[in-house]
Amino acid sequence: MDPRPAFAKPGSKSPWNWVCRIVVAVLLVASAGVGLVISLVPLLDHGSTLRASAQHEGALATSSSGGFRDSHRTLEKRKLQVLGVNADESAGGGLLKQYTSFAKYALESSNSSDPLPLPLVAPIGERSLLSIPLITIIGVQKGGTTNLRRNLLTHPLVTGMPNEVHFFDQDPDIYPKLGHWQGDGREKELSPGAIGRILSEYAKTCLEEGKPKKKPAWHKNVAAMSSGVIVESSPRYILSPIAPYRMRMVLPRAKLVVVLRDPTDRYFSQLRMVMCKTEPDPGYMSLEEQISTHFHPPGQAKGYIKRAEAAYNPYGERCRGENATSADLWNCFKAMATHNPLHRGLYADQLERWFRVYDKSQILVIDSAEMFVNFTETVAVVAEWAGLPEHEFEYDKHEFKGACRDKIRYHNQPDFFADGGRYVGKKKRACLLSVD
Ligand SMILES: Nc1ncnc2c1ncn2[C@@H]1O[C@H](COP(=O)(O)OS(=O)(=O)O)[C@@H](OP(=O)(O)O)[C@H]1O
Repeated sequence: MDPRPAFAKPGSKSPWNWVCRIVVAVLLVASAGVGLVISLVPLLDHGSTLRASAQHEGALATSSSGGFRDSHRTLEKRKLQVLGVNADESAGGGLLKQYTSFAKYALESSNSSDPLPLPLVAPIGERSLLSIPLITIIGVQKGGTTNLRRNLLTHPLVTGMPNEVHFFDQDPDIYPKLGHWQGDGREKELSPGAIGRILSEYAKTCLEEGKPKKKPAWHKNVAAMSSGVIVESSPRYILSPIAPYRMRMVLPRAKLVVVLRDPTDRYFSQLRMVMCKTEPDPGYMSLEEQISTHFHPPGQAKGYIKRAEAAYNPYGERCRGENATSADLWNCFKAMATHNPLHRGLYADQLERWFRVYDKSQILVIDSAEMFVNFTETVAVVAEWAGLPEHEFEYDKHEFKGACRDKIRYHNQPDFFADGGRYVGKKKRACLLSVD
């Protein structure tokens, strides 16, 4: 029996043979080393990868080029993959689906009673894929809406439109000029093409330039639109007689959130907001004029309410949409301007208008007093109601600066806020609903 190993061929002891063996051994060791290094790189370099990614995000937040959007989209995809979601197949955790146009989505939406994913579309004339909101916070002003929106944005799948785009309560030219606008079925007359064009404009509001100081945050949001689920907050919508009809025409499946605040607290919060402004809006009245025109002077709540009732009848048929033209609804909106702080607190007529147009299951009403006490729980309720995947919200105080009680500039009425922020009239702690 040959005692040599089977692989050894006769004559294998030649010097060349040994040289070959050594070369092969060196190559094997070297390739194993390279393999090991390759597999360790992500671990060894994790810190610097994170740093680079953070720098990248920082750069993205300040850049505004198209390339920036694309790279942010890649980042967002990675974020979704970390969450175990394949961004290509089910963008936005399955809540979004790519369509070739908003008109296609409108057609599918009108032919189906099933829940549909939101459309992800490149609006007319744009390259970026954008969507329409999953959640729209429609009011009320000073209800804590900014903070609610801000906290919803901390959900990993959520991104925001610029705050307060007010698409449905202004710029009447975007909408078709219907003679009558009852909102009771007229919306069905709009073709999918017409709806698609309006939705395209609506989605484009995500791309609007913000005020310079807000630009980075806005652009970050804009870039994330491609894979995120959008939350819009425009607290004036609830007040607008025309907004529910317009919105229903193009967003029959909308999910609307209303945060109601004690009307008196809301009123004084608005008054404080005006008083704390350092500069009046350009082309608008002075702060003093605004305060004396829109709010009731101390001790004159009764006259103020009477005048407001005369100027606007919130329960009148016309302002509720019955047999109203779009011009009627627009005029009702304008009539509210003078006594706006009072009208904003008359919630019943506002809600009634929205409930005439949308099913109650589509409107979530929240009590802000409850929200202020249990903030994260409330945010989680809103997220769950809207169908977002579960997420543990941590309170983000970013936007909550509190009332500007210390900064009030309205010196002509030093007693206005003597009592911890509430207006003090002739009677101690007089408030709008109990005075006189
Ligand atoms: N967590 C929490 N706790 C208590 N109060 C809170 C909270 N978050 C927001 N707020 C109060 O909400 C008011 C601002 O509401 P909005 O963001 O809706 O205002 S706005 O319509 O956007 O101008 C404003 O009310 P006032 O302070 O009374 O003016 C905020 O202080």
